[in-house]
Amino acid sequence: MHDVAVALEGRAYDVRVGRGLIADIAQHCDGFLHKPTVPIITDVNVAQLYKDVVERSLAGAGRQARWLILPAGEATKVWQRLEQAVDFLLNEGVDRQDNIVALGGGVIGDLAGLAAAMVKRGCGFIQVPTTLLAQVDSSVGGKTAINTAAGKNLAGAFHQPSLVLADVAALSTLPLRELRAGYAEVVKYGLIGDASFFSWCERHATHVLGETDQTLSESAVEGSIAEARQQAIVHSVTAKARIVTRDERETTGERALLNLGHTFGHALEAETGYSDRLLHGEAVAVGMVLAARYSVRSGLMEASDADRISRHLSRSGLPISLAALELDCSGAQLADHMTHDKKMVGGNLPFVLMRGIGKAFLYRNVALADVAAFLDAELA
Ligand SMILES: NC(=O)c1ccc[n+]([C@@H]2O[C@H](COP(=O)([O-])OP(=O)(O)OC[C@H]3O[C@@H](n4cnc5c(N)ncnc54)[C@H](O)[C@@H]3O)[C@@H](O)[C@H]2O)c1
Ligand SMILES: O=C(O)C(=O)C[C@@H](O)[C@H](O)[C@H](O)COP(=O)(O)O
Ligand SMILES: [Zn+2]
Repeated sequence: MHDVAVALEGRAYDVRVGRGLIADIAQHCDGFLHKPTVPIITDVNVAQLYKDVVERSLAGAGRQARWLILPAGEATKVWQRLEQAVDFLLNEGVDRQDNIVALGGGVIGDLAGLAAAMVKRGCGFIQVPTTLLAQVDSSVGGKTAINTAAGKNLAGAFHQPSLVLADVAALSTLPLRELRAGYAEVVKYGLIGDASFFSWCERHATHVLGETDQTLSESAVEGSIAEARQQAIVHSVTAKARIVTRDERETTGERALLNLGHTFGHALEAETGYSDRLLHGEAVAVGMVLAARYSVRSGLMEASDADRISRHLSRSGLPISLAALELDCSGAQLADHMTHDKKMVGGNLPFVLMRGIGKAFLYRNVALADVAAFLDAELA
């Protein structure tokens, strides 16, 4: 078990990373729960796998779980589901000092976190992330949001959790496609500011993704997978906690680096209708390759670095090109989605670009017309 501290003044919390945390959820949440009933928001897939084990643990501590079980997937991050979540929490009699539980991936964490920010102007919440993406990224840092007709994550709030419980054992039930999507956000930490972590990723991706080495015994394989996952999560969360502590509300530009690949990625998610056609992590993978290629085109980065990034993401089973997405749109249409990006200031949209692997920075001299022309070439 490993605890990473998010040292925000007055709102500090721990991210606990370990195995079996869900089975012992009552014990880990002790001190955060004040009532006999515990409101939990989750999705259907997660409920099917973990509802019983959570109920058993809470019952052992004399508590009763109260469930809101939502449909799975990005389509759940919408106004109607947010309203449902807020009404559920109000009907459960949640007070400001209570902590509700978000059990699931980033969709549930973002939605339940926003509902918690709104209920009586803010109750507490505990993030219990069950996907790799949520364990390495979305459960930490307090960004909560839903998507709106205008775009991705456009209605939201900064609302920090009281505690994060990342149970590495939960990843054993996660489909490979979802593991790969989450892995894109792991690689992101290397690309932002840590070239040696990117090299670690190149060496350990197969274990993080659970791809087995036929020469090892079953228990040795399981051990190395669990160890690599734990290391990837602890490293990612530590990197994110450091950034969030210094720039919680994305005002200095440092936190914006966590948006590497997201300006392109969010446009791709909008264009594909927030559907299973393209998962968030997959959109980020393509987006990071586009950011790398645009950095090369702008004379900022060596082409060999961009090739290395594409090669690693592709070997990890992630999409790396617009061609693979078979979109029916122009570069200008993709650039149009970007005009809703939250980084936009006074008509200028800064982009997270790279001077090399581990050397991301915020580039403020980008003309969207040039981005559209670049994307037209990438789409061809
Ligand atoms: N707030 C942030 O800082 C932040 C950061 C990154 C991403 N996000 C958001 O996170 C969302 C993506 O999150 P995600 O990739 O976790 O997707 P998700 O929440 O849709 O989960 C992916 C799928 O895995 C299933 N699942 C979850 N846990 C499982 C388990 N242990 N075993 C089997 N199946 C399981 C879910 O039911 C779902 O079908 C996006 O909306 C993205 O915008 C937010
Ligand atoms: O925590 C952050 O800051 C991030 O940018 C993490 C991203 O991985 C995440 O997808 C985030 O939700 C994107 O933020 P947004 O502000 O562009 O919606
Ligand atoms: Zn993301």
